[in-house]
Amino acid sequence: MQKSDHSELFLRLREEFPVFEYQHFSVEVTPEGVYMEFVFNLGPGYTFRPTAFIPVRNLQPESLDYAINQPGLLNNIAFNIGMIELISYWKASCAPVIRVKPAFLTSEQVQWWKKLYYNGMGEFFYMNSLSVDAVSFVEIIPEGTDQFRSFPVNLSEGILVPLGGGKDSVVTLELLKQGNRNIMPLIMNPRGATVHSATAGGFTNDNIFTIQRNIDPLLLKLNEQGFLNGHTPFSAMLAFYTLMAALLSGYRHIALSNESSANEATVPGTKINHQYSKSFEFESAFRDYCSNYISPGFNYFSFLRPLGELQIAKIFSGLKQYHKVFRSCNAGSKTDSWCGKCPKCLFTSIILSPFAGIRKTARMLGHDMLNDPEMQDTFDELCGIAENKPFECVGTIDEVNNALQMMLQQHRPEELPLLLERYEGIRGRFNPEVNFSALNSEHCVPPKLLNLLKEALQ
Ligand SMILES: CC(=O)N[C@H]1[C@@H](OP(=O)(O)OP(=O)(O)OC[C@H]2O[C@@H](n3ccc(=O)[nH]c3=O)[C@H](O)[C@@H]2O)O[C@H](CO)[C@@H](O)[C@@H]1O[C@H](C)C(=O)N[C@@H](C)C(=O)N[C@@H](CCC(=O)O)C(=O)O
Ligand SMILES: Nc1ncnc2c1ncn2[C@@H]1O[C@H](COP(=O)(O)OP(=O)(O)OP(=O)(O)O)[C@@H](O)[C@H]1O
Repeated sequence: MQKSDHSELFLRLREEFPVFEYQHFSVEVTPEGVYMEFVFNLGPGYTFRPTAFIPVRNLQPESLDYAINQPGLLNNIAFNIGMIELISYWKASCAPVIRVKPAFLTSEQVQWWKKLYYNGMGEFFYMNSLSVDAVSFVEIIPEGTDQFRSFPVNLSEGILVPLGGGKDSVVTLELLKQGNRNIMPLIMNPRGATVHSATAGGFTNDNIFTIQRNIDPLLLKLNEQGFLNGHTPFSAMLAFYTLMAALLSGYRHIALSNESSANEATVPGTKINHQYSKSFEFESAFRDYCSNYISPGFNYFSFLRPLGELQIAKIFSGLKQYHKVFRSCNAGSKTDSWCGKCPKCLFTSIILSPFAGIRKTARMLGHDMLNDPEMQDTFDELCGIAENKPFECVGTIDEVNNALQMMLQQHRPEELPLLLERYEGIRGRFNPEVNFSALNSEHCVPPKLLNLLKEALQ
């Protein structure tokens, strides 16, 4: 997506739609599954009703009974899912006021949500050239009288593993599986690569936790009509849904696969980060929110946080059963393909090639990315020659340079692919002595699981 100047449109839409309302949410447990609906409104004729459905086929009856007997908690989680769902609809007009009608929020909660909306939408504001500040961009007014309170839950030590279809979550799945943990893959809106990765890991439809999330088609119509659009913090949205999954499955741990590299800003020197809701800042903030306002019984953490992309790529290169099915490309996610033109395809080629080999990596992706002259600009963005990193889930500039340097060391000059021929490295941006067994200490991985990472790196 190209950067555009939508500042006038932004001012016009804020005037035309001064109030966004979170009007209602519902959660209903039926013999088929759990239905949720959220009602948002922008003004007459602009009501959105996004929904979500969780089939019961993969739920233990006892866990479901337990969840049904915790209506306060069930409602609290659903209400909070609505709080994150609303941002996708709010962004269409960026109304200056959000009225929250279904429940009361304390002033700390209001501040928490404002911070998430502001940082999570950093890319959206930047790409649309909207000059906003963290205080005045929106006022959140809680109008509900009921207040949900944090509530203890008694769940099993099982671990839910959300799968994205790419290499990272497969590494989590496999290491926890090899460590004999009781795990269940979790997939939101299952598609080719997410399902194939679970199958390659030995899971069948009956033991995959699925969430079907449906965007209200009115939003897509408004996009066509030229309302504001752009990036939303997908991982933050997923985080709230995983709490519902934990309650319904009875599995208290939720192991994400967000690596330390996600902490790096996309626009250097700012807080604008495409991966904000995959950062450690978000993970810590979410854990606090969950414990203070929902339940201390859930344990949301990123299993791969102590690792960087090079370490993950090294482990993944040994997990051959996934090499044909994984797809890290977001652009091709609907067609289960590698688009072969995006930053994520090029980044995956760069990070895997030192471990799996340049030719084999090109065969895995079905695209010889490192020999594609059209990828030169993206290459410059990834290795830090250009001003900004691409707005995609890619590793740090240092990691990219390290991977490129490794390839330079592994190959004679005449064997190098096109993009590496003119690459000489950026002085000071690589560390020739990467310590592959070092773990980043900033993480929330339970001590018992940390050993699995240490073993994998040896
Ligand atoms: C855009 C998005 O988040 N897509 C994810 C979504 O796909 P879905 O089929 O439901 O919608 P799209 O066809 O992609 O979008 C159509 C329009 O709908 C609006 N929209 C969509 C989702 C949403 O949450 N909010 C929205 O407003 C928007 O106007 C769009 O124009 O769900 C899928 C799984 O359920 C995800 O796989 C889709 O994710 C895309 C592959 C994707 O590229 N997502 C990016 C947001 C992304 O960068 N994801 C990062 C996470 C970054 C983060 O901060 O968390 C990642 O993949 O790691
Ligand atoms: N549709 C989804 N269902 C469940 N979890 C998801 C989904 N999409 C992403 N995730 C979770 O969000 C994390 C971040 O997504 P991301 O696409 O960066 O990782 P990935 O697909 O595991 O690997 P890669 O970085 O190679 O794409 C994933 O590791 C996974 O835990």
